Amino acid sequence: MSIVVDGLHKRFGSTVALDGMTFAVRPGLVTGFVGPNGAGKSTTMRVILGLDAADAGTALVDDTPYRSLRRPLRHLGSLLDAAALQPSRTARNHLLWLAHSQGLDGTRVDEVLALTGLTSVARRRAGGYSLGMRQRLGLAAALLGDPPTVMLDEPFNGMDPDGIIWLRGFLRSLAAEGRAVLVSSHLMGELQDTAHHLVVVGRGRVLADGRVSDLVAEHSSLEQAYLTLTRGAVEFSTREDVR
Ligand SMILES: Nc1ncnc2c1ncn2[C@@H]1O[C@H](COP(=O)(O)OP(=O)(O)OP(=O)(O)O)[C@@H](O)[C@H]1O
Repeated sequence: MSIVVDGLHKRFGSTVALDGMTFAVRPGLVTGFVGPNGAGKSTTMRVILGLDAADAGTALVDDTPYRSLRRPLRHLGSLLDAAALQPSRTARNHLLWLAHSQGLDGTRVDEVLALTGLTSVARRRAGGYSLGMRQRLGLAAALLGDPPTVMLDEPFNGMDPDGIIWLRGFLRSLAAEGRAVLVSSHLMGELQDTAHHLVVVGRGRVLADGRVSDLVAEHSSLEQAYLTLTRGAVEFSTREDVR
């Protein structure tokens, strides 16, 4: 397994962010990671990357805690926050800087720029990029180490319809190459067409972990599956079923 999360617990003061989060991400599949606002998706990803420490439980990447990996970007590429870049650097220089700081070969920079459709704008300052372009740049950074596993937090955000169609195909192609792809999203329509597998979470724990085709067959659509499975796990809602 590429990523194995086992019994994660995490509190922020009196807020329980993770309450026994447990799942695994498999190679060759796009795994959607979905749940209401505050369900614990970003916290889980931060714990996997060692950016937050869990109070209990383990998160392993290729059987190892991420922070103990000697060349982490060769194991797991991640995109957590598309805004996290130095605005005065060009996209190409941003990637070159990242590659060098991580001990990676800079020759891959032009490759990932091409893969993410950024070649023609690679010499523009990243500070002038739209959110959709920043998402592509974050994706390029995630792929720098040619990792077998990719983890993306809401990569569809800010993408225009062309970008969404492109990203759907791109995530599928990464999985077809044998990579494990974990992608969080609130866009069920996108995931129905993109993900093979779905981990549905609420209030810091897994509510369902199964194949998208099974969930769709059982609930008529992924959106319906999501609404049914997360009933009762939403903190703020105008939905009638959670009153
Ligand atoms: N640094 C922090 N300090 C305090 N509380 C936090 C912190 N990070 C997360 N939380 C809380 O932990 C819970 C889980 O948040 P998290 O961001 O992981 O959820 P999420 O599923 O990613 O939500 P969203 O879909 O809105 O991005 C929420 O109640 C959130 O307010």
